[in-house]
Amino acid sequence: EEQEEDTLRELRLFLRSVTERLSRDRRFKAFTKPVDLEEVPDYITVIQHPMDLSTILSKIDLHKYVTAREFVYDMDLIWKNALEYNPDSDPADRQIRHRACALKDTVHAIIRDELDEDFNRICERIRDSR
Ligand SMILES: CC(=O)c1csc(NC(=O)C2C[NH2+]C2)n1
Repeated sequence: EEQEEDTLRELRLFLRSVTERLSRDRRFKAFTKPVDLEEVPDYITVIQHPMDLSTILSKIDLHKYVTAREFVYDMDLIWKNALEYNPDSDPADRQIRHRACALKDTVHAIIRDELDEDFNRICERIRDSR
């Protein structure tokens, strides 16, 4: 009902604020847009489920997320994919792995610090009812 739509609207506002904050952070530039599969043809053979911050922003606007848990699942795809695609000891791989770990820690800290537990439980109950 209307109260549910009000709740989901507030969730989208929160998720946009998190995603836009991350997109402005220079450390996360490599994660802002999809990997260009024409420039990096082997990427899709290594990474089955590509994800990036612009895609998450689009999914928010398409009302794809009813809970923060679903949003965090996609955020976790971004840094997990980067760790998997960049396993080597060379400096370039190490730099992007460091940034992937920073993205993981930043997302989880923001959710812990800024997502109200009761609000989250209301979203989870809406999810379960659908
Ligand atoms: C988004 C992502 O994971 C990504 C973008 S470029 C890249 N890796 C490289 O450019 C090379 C360093 N070793 C391969 N990984």
